[in-house]
Amino acid sequence: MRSIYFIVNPNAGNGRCRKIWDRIETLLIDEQVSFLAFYTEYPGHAKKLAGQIAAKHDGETIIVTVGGDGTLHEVMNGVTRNKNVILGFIPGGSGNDFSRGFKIPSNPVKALQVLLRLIKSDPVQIDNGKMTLADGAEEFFINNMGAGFDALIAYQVNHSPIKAILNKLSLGRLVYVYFLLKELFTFKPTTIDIAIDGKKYSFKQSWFVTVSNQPYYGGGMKIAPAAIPDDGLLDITVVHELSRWKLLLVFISVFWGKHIFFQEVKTFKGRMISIQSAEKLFVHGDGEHVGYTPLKIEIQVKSMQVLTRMQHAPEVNLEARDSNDF
Ligand SMILES: Nc1ncnc2c1ncn2[C@@H]1O[C@H](COP(=O)(O)OP(=O)(O)OP(=O)(O)O)[C@@H](O)[C@H]1O
Repeated sequence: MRSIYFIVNPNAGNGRCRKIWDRIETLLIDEQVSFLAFYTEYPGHAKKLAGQIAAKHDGETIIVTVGGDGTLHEVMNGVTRNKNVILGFIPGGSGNDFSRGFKIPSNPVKALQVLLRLIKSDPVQIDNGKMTLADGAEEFFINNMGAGFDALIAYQVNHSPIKAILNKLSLGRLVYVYFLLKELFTFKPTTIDIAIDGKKYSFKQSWFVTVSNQPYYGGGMKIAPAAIPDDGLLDITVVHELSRWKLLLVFISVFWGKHIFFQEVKTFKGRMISIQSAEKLFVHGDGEHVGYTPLKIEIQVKSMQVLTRMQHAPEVNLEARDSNDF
């Protein structure tokens, strides 16, 4: 019998997650599911809790995150060495890109119903990305990472006192728009050098580079439309040599995944990626600030077990992968 744990971030989704959990907990009791639940009390707590839970068990253990992508990021970073852990997710955050990419209903009650069905079958083995920063620190991502403009905005939003105020008024999204517009006119695009499986590329006037395991990021933007979480490949997107006004156009088109048709947007697939930049750039993993460039990224193929409705990926076409020239 697999043990089931829930790690709940009551503050996720502007505090909405606490109410979501109350509802989920009642349903679990009604369904006579035996489980243990923990509330996170501070940033970083979810990672610690997940690590402690995993260390206690030799057998298969299900850890379900109830929160947003940031909480899930912490949970998966707490269990990267524990192959017996199966991850589940009930969306309770404001972004919830994991549920989009991994075919989990956005409605938390429906997500629970799906989860309770999936628990009875085998989990899906998925890839993840391992980042190694210049000081040797390692951080894993399950959705995506980014360096440059997007990571700067994520950092500013998460460290802004305005966020809490706007969140209380349910206007949390405005804070992204505010910093996007503010930085749009002050951010200095820079040269980014990228190596992908040994091939070197240099992009002048670059805004950002992202590396994705699944298509969605930033709360529904389809940044890497071709990304598949269990194909053994990461999807790289670079935005460079783009005027400030055209960046706004690209930003709008990314919700439909159509940005890839702009000549200033380059896409690749690969396993080992290194990113260096002329200027130090902010770096995020799953929307959480993790440090600065330079860094290396390496895929961890099928290294994580998740409860998801997604279908298995077809075999990887390595020839297509290697014809990345542009
Ligand atoms: N009890 C807590 N109090 C404050 N912050 C917490 C707590 N538990 C976790 N966190 C932090 O909350 C952040 C956001 O969590 P998460 O992404 O899951 O929710 P969210 O609603 O998507 O957040 P955001 O409003 O940033 O989009 C994470 O950085 C996490 O470290």
